[in-house]
Amino acid sequence: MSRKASENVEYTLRSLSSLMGERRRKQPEPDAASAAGECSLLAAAESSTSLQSAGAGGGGVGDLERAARRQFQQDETPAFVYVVAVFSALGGFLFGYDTGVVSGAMLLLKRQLSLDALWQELLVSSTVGAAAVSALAGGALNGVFGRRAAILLASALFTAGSAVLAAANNKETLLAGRLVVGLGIGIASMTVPVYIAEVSPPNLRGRLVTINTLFITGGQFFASVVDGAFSYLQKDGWRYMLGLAAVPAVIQFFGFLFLPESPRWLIQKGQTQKARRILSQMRGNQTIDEEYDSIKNNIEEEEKEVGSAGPVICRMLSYPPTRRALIVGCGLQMFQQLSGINTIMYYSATILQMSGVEDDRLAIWLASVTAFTNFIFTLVGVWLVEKVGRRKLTFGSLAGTTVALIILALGFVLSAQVSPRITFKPIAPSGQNATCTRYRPHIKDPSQRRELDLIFQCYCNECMLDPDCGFCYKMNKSTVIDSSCVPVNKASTNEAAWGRCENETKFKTEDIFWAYNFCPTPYSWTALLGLILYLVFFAPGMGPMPWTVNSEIYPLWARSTGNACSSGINWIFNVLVSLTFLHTAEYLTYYGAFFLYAGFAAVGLLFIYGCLPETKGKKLEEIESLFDNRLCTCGTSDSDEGRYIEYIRVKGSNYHLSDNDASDVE
Ligand SMILES: O[C@H]1[C@H](O)[C@@H](O)[C@H](O)[C@@H](O)[C@H]1O
Repeated sequence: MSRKASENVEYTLRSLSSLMGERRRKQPEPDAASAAGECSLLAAAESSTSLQSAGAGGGGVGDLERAARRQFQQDETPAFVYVVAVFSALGGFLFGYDTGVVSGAMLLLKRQLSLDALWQELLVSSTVGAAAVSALAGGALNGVFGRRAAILLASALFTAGSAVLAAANNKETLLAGRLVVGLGIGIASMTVPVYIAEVSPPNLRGRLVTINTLFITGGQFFASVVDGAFSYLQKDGWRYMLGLAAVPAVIQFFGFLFLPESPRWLIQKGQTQKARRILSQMRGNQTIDEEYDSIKNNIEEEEKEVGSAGPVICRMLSYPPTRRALIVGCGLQMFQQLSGINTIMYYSATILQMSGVEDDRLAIWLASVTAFTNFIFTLVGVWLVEKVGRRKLTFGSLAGTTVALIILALGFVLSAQVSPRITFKPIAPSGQNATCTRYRPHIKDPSQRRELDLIFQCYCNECMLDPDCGFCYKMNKSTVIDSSCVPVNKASTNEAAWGRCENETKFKTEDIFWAYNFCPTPYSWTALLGLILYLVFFAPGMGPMPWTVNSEIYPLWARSTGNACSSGINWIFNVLVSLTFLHTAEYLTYYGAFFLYAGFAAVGLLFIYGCLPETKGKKLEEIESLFDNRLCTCGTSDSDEGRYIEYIRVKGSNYHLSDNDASDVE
């Protein structure tokens, strides 16, 4: 249906000349393209005769084309579009900030309010759980009240939640605040990409939507710096950490009182005059007739073809193109989370400690280096998305992520192999917990080993995986000696509950070392290398592309629901993966956990190779036709990517460039 709409498009001469310039570098292959049934045939038009003759007398074809292209691009992107995108992306910033800040706040909160493990888990995961619910419900909200209302609601929730958190005096109020913030995150996460995609011109859409993810990772980075800075303020530091989010939330709320509704949503609701006005505001001095007609035709045809009876999700599932789009969108979001990003983000301090960083505070600051890497490399994604396209970027990113996960896992394998032995079992003082000492010395006599060692382990890495225990040892040059596994001091993980390692201040004088959460190993650098490599590869592609692609692949009638479902899947898998990390590591060991994520990522690679079509540069109304064919045939039709052939109707008459001037078609 979108095919018909785009065939009827009228291009102005100015946009035509620009397209001519743009297509110069591409190699069209008309036969193969039509054989593959490619629907959007873009201009293969090359320097036309008229342009050549016009250029001959002046500065040449190149100059004329360049000027035309510059003019076209200037026309196409009025500053207003950027303002709208940045204000919307504040929602992404808050999403990143509120999910990131809690780890640092929790270090202070658990002491001040004496929170046990259950309450800590509740305060962290309640937000993500609430986000999952509100992302799913956000579809209906968006469809009925519009994108602007949804964004306003999200910023109001962010403001209210942050105020409650900053003023909280008990854990129940904290839980309420975290739930409210979570509701805001879920709505923002599904609405903002849709809104930005709908107001952007096609040539900038990928970049502008990706800016939202840049703001997410920027929010996470900013949160880690705030965590570091306020961690020195032992009393009430958490109030500032959690309350600061109110500032961008208020800015966004007031900004959006003055920003417009999405013109596409308005057209769908029949408010056509208003939609035209906003569209021309967004497109500067460009004519909007073509875009307006195309949106309108599209809506009408969609209604004819799919009907408007029944819940949207049922219509989406029974109409093959939207069903396929939904599988691709949800699959992308699922593989984003299954490749372990939030294990890396939420546990980076722990992972760094395991790689040998002993100091708590240093680990917090190093975690902000990790968040910074994520942020900077998302910027690379913003730059690459319109150059290499979504498909190649996502595939390349996930391939690199898989390799990084394998390196990370191998680092832990190496560390486990050289993991120091536990050489003696200390006797617990009476009344003290002695569970850790079941990790006891290796028993040489095989007959005894059969009885005892089958149940008890005897290496540092086993002791390290138990969250209640730490490793106490001495060093003889580079060899670990006199080592034991003892319970950790619950009040400060920097020392043991009893025994030689119970007093942090004596460590230096008595030449004793205490390792909580890590084992002394010469391979600790591999974990750090794997972590950085992971983010370098993940951040430009797998981080932003699931959001970007989801904002573009559904037709208007299914866009809110499609994004609600895929964002919901993102949050559900976020909770599943991040909440189970420590247990997965306990059962499978750390390298087992990272090999598992690498396995998921490898399956994700096959999925992307087979199923993700290229949407770069296409109008939102054209994208649906990419899902006309059977799912997972994209890999085979991928070679169509560089083909640009266009049947152009100029002022009402069909004009096929290659008919008139075949020599000009490259
Ligand atoms: O795209 C974002 C981004 O990659 C974040 O760093 C991550 O925490 C989110 O879960 C993800 O959805």
